[in-house]
Amino acid sequence: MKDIILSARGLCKSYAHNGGQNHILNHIDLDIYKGDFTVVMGASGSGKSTLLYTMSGMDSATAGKVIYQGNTITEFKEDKLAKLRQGDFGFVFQQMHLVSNLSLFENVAVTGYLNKNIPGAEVGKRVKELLEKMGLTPMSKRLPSQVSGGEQQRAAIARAVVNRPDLLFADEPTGALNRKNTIEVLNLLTELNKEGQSILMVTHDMKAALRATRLLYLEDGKITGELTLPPYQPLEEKSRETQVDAWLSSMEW
Ligand SMILES: Nc1ncnc2c1ncn2[C@@H]1O[C@H](COP(=O)(O)OP(=O)(O)OP(=O)(O)O)[C@@H](O)[C@H]1O
Repeated sequence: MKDIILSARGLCKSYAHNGGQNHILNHIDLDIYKGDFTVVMGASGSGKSTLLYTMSGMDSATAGKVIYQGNTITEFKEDKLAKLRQGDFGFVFQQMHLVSNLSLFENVAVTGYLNKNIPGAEVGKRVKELLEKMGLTPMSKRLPSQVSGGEQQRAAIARAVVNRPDLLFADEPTGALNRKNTIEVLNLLTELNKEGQSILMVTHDMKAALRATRLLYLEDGKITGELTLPPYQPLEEKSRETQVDAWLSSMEW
């Protein structure tokens, strides 16, 4: 039995629309498990990003709650949420949002230095190790504009995990990348997950979805489907693709 890392109960998110309410998340009950690479799929506009932001405390819920380590974080004030997002959660987005006048090393290190619980020397050590693991050591002194999109995204992932978050949230992390860079980034996320990093990612990229150990389908504000998979193995990509494709067809994706 896996440990639950994050839960949603009766989670709702609505936006005012044409004088009425547009219900994007409609009483969602969902548990995210430790060690899983959970991927949420669904049609464009189905609310995947909304689910990720509401569950991570980046955005408020209209109703319902999100529970992390026994605490209802949907009731947290902004300063407490900020601490959570800085220390316990990591974030990767489609756009890397690296600081343009800082080197890759500095971009990753800043997040570590902001975390008062990690001594400075330890931050430097971690950043070096992470950049090495991500194949970025030779360009660690370069500015983001001096490296490829894939290298920028790998640096952004290093930044997201430097504080060793309990859960890494990823919103279309390969959305702005070409095929080669997409595979590099997916390999990195898969490796992190195999080392124990729990990941919650939303995507509409089938290649990205193949990396999941648990696939969820979001439709009409609800989780309407679920598929559990063993950890990704490159040699099994074809059969995995057939399985995920059949599942997505059954969801009328
Ligand atoms: N701030 C907002 N105000 C009003 N409506 C919003 C707001 N943010 C999102 N929406 C609407 O909520 C719905 C869900 O958006 P969301 O970005 O979560 O979908 P998605 O499944 O991630 O889409 P995509 O795959 O295209 O990125 C969309 O119809 C969107 O227009």
